[in-house]
Amino acid sequence: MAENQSLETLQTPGAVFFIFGATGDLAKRKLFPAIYSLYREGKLAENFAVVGVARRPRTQDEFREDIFHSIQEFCRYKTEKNEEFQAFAQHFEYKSLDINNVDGFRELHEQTLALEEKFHIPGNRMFYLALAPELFGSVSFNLKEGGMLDAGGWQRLVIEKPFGYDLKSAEELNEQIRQVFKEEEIYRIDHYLGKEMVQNIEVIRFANAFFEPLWNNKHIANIQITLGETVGVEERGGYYDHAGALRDMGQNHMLQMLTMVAMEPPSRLLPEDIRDEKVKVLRSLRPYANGDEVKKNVVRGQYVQGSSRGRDLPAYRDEDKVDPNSNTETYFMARVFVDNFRWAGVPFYIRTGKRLPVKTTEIVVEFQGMPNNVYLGQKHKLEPNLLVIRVNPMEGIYVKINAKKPGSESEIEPLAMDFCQSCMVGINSPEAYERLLHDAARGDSTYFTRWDEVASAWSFVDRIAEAWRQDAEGPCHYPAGSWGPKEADQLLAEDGFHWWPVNGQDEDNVVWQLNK
Ligand SMILES: NC(=O)C1=CN([C@@H]2O[C@H](COP(=O)(O)OP(=O)(O)OC[C@H]3O[C@@H](n4cnc5c(N)ncnc54)[C@H](OP(=O)(O)O)[C@@H]3O)[C@@H](O)[C@H]2O)C=CC1
Ligand SMILES: O=C1O[C@H](COP(=O)(O)O)[C@@H](O)[C@H](O)[C@H]1O
Repeated sequence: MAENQSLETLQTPGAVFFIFGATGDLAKRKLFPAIYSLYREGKLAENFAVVGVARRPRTQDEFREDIFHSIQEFCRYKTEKNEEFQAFAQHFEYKSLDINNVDGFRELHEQTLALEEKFHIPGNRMFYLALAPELFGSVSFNLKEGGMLDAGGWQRLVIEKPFGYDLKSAEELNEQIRQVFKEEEIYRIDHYLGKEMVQNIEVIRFANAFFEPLWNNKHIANIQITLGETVGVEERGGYYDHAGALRDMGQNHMLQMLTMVAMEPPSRLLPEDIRDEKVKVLRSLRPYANGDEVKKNVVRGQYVQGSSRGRDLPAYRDEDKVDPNSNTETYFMARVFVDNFRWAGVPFYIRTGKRLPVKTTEIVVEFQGMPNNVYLGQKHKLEPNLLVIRVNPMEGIYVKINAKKPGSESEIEPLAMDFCQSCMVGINSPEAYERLLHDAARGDSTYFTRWDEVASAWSFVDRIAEAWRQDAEGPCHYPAGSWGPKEADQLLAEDGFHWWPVNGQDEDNVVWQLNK
């Protein structure tokens, strides 16, 4: 490593990156743009190659044209068809094959050897599976059968979520993959772990003397994690109707954020130390004992026709490739308890949904009231202190405190101390996929989920899914463009709490909006 290079800017070693599913949505919107950003920032070694793999026929020129359009549309760096882009595109090749056909892999092997020779790549190979999970086992098997493995360098398998459909299918999948790859060669992506502010949770907690002493059930009243989306299911109705919000977001992104908030400080910042602490949280989640417990603590919803910002929005059941009688949840909210010394009795409220009013991911830590409120009887009720971590799309943190209203004799009002990171860094903050591809290529598995984390998360989620399967009532309905079923608000009200308003999209109004 060069002296002035930090780990963050360290170049990846020379390698071939295989994108299985290269004609798909994820590759187009996230992966190719991420590779281009890494290239532009000098984080990719010069001796790299990318091989796109899918069934559709493509000439090399057509494939490079696809890459160009994907970057133009979705990358934070813009490009033109100039010399610089041509030089980049020369590193890309395409291979049409069916994952289930081993002969295609043998041809891929020949193509790879030629590429490695051309770019002087020392046999390092990263296989990114941007595919439906049903194909993960076949790819692993055929990579081995087709002679693609043990090429003299390292080999890594990067797998998209969802990892399975439930614990049982995840175990089967894991077994298939583990016949070919070792656990330390498997990088299970949860792109929320690649987000700047999710990684920042760790720093906010463990690098600030005034948060960590308060980070427990003696001082925290509840924690609210919201992941709201304005989009519906778009073109992914076929997949989503089978998965639903619980499997699509709950089992992975929501529980991963919860682990980052709730974990104990690791003694060292090594990948396994952090992952050990995270899995302890997942194992401490209080399982819902039966269907009644699920009903008491979990709300599921599905959007019906509604509107947002003057635009009429269709019902979920009328979306493309969705069963018109579907009972799939597009929203879920749960009251979760982490049964350990630190968190006993503190409810974590987690919610996510499609077609909510704003696109936002926020974590709100609500602190308990003052032990002896000397301001009782004053005109204004003391508001609880809040620490809010804004993950997405605005990034930052704010702290809400009580202060004397300027100029008044005794009036107290809440005041927000706001740090808006995205206002400062703007669009140049790296995308989650950039960080994660960079990490995987450098062999850093910290922000990837280990098998025991995945399994524990499924164990927790399976009980909810099973209770829903047996419950004929189906999901509550909420109008598209609203904040979800009112039952979710009632659940907090039972505990004497309410949802804190999340930051809107109004960027001009972010800093002091709590005071309005
Ligand atoms: N899209 C997103 O925003 C996100 C996606 N994911 C996950 O990423 C994965 C991919 O998703 P997405 O890109 O949306 O899916 P798409 O359906 O858009 O793409 C699937 C890809 O798989 C290829 N494919 C399908 N069957 C075969 C086969 N038998 N042999 C070779 N290639 C095949 C398709 O190409 P062809 O038809 O040419 O063969 C296509 O390139 C999924 O696991 C999904 O859950 C996770 C988070 C977000
Ligand atoms: O994994 C997924 O995440 C996206 C939301 O990701 P974000 O980074 O845009 O917040 C979600 O739309 C999709 O359904 C899900 O599969």
